[in-house]
Amino acid sequence: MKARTMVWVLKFFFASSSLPFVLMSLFGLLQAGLAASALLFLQQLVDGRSLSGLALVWLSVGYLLCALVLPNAFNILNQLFREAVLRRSQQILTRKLMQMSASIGMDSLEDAQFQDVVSAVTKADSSVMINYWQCVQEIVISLVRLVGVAAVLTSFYWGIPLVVFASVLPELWMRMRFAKLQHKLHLDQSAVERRASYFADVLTKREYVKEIRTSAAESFLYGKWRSQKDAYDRKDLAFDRKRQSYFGAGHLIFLTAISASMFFMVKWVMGGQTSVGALTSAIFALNYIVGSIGSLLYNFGQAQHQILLVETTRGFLEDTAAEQEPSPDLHRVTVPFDIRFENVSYRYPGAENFALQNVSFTITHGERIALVGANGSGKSTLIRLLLGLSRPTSGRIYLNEVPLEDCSWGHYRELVTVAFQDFAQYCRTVRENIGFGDLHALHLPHLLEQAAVQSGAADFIERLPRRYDQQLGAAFAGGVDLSGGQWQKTAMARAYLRQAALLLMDEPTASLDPMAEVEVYRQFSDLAEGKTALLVSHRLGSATLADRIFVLQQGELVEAGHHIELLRENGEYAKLFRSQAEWYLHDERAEAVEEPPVAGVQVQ
Ligand SMILES: Nc1ncnc2c1ncn2[C@@H]1O[C@H](COP(=O)(O)OP(=O)(O)OP(=O)(O)O)[C@@H](O)[C@H]1O
Repeated sequence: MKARTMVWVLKFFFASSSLPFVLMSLFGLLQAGLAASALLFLQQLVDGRSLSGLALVWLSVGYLLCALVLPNAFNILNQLFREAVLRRSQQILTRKLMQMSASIGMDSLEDAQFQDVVSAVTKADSSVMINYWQCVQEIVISLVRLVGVAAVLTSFYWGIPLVVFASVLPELWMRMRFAKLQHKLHLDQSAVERRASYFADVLTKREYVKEIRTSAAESFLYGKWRSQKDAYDRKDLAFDRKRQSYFGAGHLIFLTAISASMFFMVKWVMGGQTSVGALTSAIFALNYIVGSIGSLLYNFGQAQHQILLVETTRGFLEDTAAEQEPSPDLHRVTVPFDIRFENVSYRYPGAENFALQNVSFTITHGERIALVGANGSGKSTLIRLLLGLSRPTSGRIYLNEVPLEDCSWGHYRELVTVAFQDFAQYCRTVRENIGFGDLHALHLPHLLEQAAVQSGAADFIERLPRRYDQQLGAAFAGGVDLSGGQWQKTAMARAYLRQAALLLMDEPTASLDPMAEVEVYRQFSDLAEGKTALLVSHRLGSATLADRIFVLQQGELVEAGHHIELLRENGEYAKLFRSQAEWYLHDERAEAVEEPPVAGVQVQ
């Protein structure tokens, strides 16, 4: 598993930035062989009283090059190429993550556990991979350096390297163990951290500020943020304390072994068993060993932790890619197409109840359907399934008798246009806000203007200082914010821009004034001519425009038929319609208001 991940990392770097990656690794490794050569130069220098002056100069130059100049030069080059690899690979990984998020199923996106993994992966990003690779490189450098230095040391004192290496094992084991624990903590903490940053967002973002100020909820929310942050920090600090105390104990064993080795080496020189040059060289060797083992231990622990993060990233990218693997022979939907729901049920991930239950119907091409029902009855869920954003938990949706999941999404989405209840407000120009509905029309002003006229947005756009080039939203300098209704009209224009065969409207008039609302329904009726249209609305007056009305109640389709038929049936729809109609038509207070006298006006 680990070897597979290591190969995956290697492939990733080769694919993203091969030359800088090779150079970075090369300059890293070149540093490794220099330590042993420096020790040999040093021993020759100290014991070289009988050598000529020129030989001594060459030995000094050799020592300086191997101990100081080259290691620093290689290190600088290594860091330089590391930065290049990091930037390039970061860009590629972020692009992959963005592509995944843009195409992944809505069910996965809304799953809290999936969100935690995304948050952990995004936080880890490609610096984790480069850090992991840097750790592997440092481990190799430390090992090569240790082998070289140990070989030199063994030639003077053969038993010492064995004792020193044995004393390192307890700390090495502890670092491996804590790396696994740290990874587990990182994943556990991801959920807590996400909750804390949610409260931080609520406290700082513009869209919440109005409500929070008026309800004086700041201190309550701040308290919530504090408690999440405290919980996060407490766990992190407790882990760190435990880790440091274990590492400290392990390191003590190592330092005791080094001190004992020094004691015996000095004793052997005093007894005349080895030369002063050998002792000097051995002291430097021990110094290298302490540094290399410290680096080995640190990087080993880090690599263990990093590789688990890299595995999470690899698993996320590979599994999600497999989930999205397009089937080679997907069906292309052709217009006209009928829609058939066959016993469709749907339950949101993690939810206990079904949002839709055994819903069956057929809509023939060109029909206009109004979808009505109380809040939470499943209207938006039905639209979501029809768009293929989620798959039914059971049952099937057919387009011209072909299951929706077997249809080419790329082609199907060209045939559908939708105005969502919770539409997006892009902090971009008016042109882009409308043009995102159909990118082919982004630079065709007459089509953008036509869509704006149809949605009723054209009037206020003409009054904006820069018309269609006006930046919208208050997030960036020069942006103009719109009223709720104006944003909604812009979103409707976006939906109207695409000349689609299936028109889906999920409560398109919730923020509109009464005149604009009537105009939208009139336009909708015209635009839906020759297309299949599905309109979700709580304004039952609009349902009278439809060929058929579907009534949903607690996720079930309880009635379907024309307005007149349903009134005659006197069921759920009739009840809803009459209660709304009564409100408008039989308001006694309105009837009591008399026509006001028009003072001072004479009719000629
Ligand atoms: N993302 C979600 N995750 C879990 N449950 C959800 C989600 N969205 C909706 N639901 C649940 O599914 C049920 C149907 O919701 P849906 O949004 O389809 O209703 P609706 O008829 O469109 O309501 P409204 O008229 O209020 O817009 C509700 O009980 C709701 O709580």
